Amino acid sequence: MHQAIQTNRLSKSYKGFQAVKGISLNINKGEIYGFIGLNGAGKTTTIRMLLGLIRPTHGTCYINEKKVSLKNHSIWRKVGYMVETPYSYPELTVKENLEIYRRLRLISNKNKVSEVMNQLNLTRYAQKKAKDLSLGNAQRLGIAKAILHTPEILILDEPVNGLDPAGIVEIRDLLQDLAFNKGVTILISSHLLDEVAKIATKIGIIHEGELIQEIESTKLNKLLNQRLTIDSQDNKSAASKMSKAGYFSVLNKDGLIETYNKKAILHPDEISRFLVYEGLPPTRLTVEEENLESYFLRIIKGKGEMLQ
Ligand SMILES: Nc1ncnc2c1ncn2[C@@H]1O[C@H](COP(=O)(O)OP(=O)(O)OP(=O)(O)O)[C@@H](O)[C@H]1O
Repeated sequence: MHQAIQTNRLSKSYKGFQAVKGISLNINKGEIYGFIGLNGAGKTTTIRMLLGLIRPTHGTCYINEKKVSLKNHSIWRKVGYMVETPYSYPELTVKENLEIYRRLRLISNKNKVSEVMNQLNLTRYAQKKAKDLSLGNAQRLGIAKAILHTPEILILDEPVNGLDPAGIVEIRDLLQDLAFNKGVTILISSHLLDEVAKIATKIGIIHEGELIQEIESTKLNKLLNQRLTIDSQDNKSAASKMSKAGYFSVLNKDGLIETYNKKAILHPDEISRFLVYEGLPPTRLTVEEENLESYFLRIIKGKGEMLQ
């Protein structure tokens, strides 16, 4: 399988502080790789090393199986990227900014700027100065610059930052179109876990500089637990009674009873009868699928063992 992006035991230390600890990524051509982690987990540092913007303390990176180094600058012709809040010339308009990029990237097709503005719903802001754009539109301009030269590999650090829900859907559709119809390989970092779960073909969880888990999106459902959530007149007493009866339960952050007990999930009717018998009839019982966000929190806090 052709590896579009690879990192080999990549590490970065800042004055003794290890921001990235031996990360090895293998991203196949055409894959959408979701790189997720909390603030400060090491996502941007990894991406910067991958792009040759900072030098790793240890380890190597490969783009299209070629080593990232000062000598190998031809590899960047096939790569589009956006890292953190993108910089644009503030006094120039959206169209002028893209026009400069078109020339820098030696793109001969003069229609490319309007094509890309169209793709990113920027046409109506074509004459607006970059400094007057909203954060979401500045982000759109950053993505427009990243895809202007029709790259084979797209590396986007937090691309949906500042976008409203409709904007997030637009970018999701655009990225899926690029990956599935045009074979573009995409690495996207984000702290919006459920957004990443919707588009990624593979997910990498980074925590405190370490890649702690990689999941194929087709296998994600098998890992997500179901839980039974219950509301009653007195959740504290009800949770305690349930736990004593063998259905280990806790109160969640909304004060509702939550249990991952398999028997309770399969037979909520039994739980209902039990609580009625105990004089604490439930007012609501819901079986819910865990989302990527709660899975992620469970993994990083080791909460999983606690709730088995
Ligand atoms: N130049 C630097 N000097 C010292 N420490 C740094 C430097 N750059 C990053 N760090 C530290 O390295 C760690 C990883 O930072 P990084 O920006 O890669 O995280 P991140 O996962 O991208 O977080 P965020 O989602 O907040 O952007 C953080 O603790 C950060 O403070």
